[in-house]
Amino acid sequence: MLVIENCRLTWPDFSADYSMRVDKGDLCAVIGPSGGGKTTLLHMIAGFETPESGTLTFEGQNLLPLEPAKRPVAIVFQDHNLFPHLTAAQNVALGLRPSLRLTDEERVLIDDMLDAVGLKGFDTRKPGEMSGGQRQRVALARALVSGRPLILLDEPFSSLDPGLRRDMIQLVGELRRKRPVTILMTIHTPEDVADLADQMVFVADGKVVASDVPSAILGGPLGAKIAAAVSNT
Ligand SMILES: Nc1ncnc2c1ncn2[C@@H]1O[C@H](COP(=O)(O)OP(=O)(O)OP(=O)(O)O)[C@@H](O)[C@H]1O
Repeated sequence: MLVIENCRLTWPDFSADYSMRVDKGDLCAVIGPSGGGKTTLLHMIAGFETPESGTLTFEGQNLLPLEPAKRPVAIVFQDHNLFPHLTAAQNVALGLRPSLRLTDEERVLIDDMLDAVGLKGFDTRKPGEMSGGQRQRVALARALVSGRPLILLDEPFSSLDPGLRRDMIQLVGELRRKRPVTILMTIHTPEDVADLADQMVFVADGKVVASDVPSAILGGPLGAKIAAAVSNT
């Protein structure tokens, strides 16, 4: 379980105080108005931002003393952070072995992962030779191949057209059935994940305002506020 308790961050124009829980193996959608603190929450879990107080544990392990590379966390950004001079297979391999010196077994694992994200035969392509959706598949494969149990997806598919975005979200659902991981995903279109997510949290003004199953969040008293927030993003 991911447990965040009163993690505070203070900047001149923004302050946050996060408390939430996500069960092991669950997919948690993080929604809320622009500037409400969704990305900051993910950055804090990944270790890019350090709270001045509070506790942050995953499976009982205190993450706060750990630098980002030592955390059991893989993050996929909206701009996917692929290296343009490396092939799809090499970009995925970075998630497993930053030196890119791979064993035969690791090569097979990377091939299997490219296959799993629907990129069989794309292994020698470079990011510039792939579509936006294909690049996001590479980034997703890199996060999954890392074997890290907590995956953070920061608006990973928002630049894709609605049909492709829904395909990618379905793909996340399929992949997590194959390999159990806990996922937090920020998203501006909550309806796309309503059927897939186990949990939905609404983040506004630096706080987790509500946390429940998606149907309760979207159909509950916050529904109108959420619709307004989401339509403004
Ligand atoms: N390192 C930082 N220093 C100062 N302020 C920051 C820093 N990081 C984030 N902020 C501020 O924190 C607030 C929340 O930003 P954040 O990116 O978390 O919002 P968000 O909910 O992800 O928004 P969006 O949906 O538009 O991506 C913003 O006002 C932002 O300017």
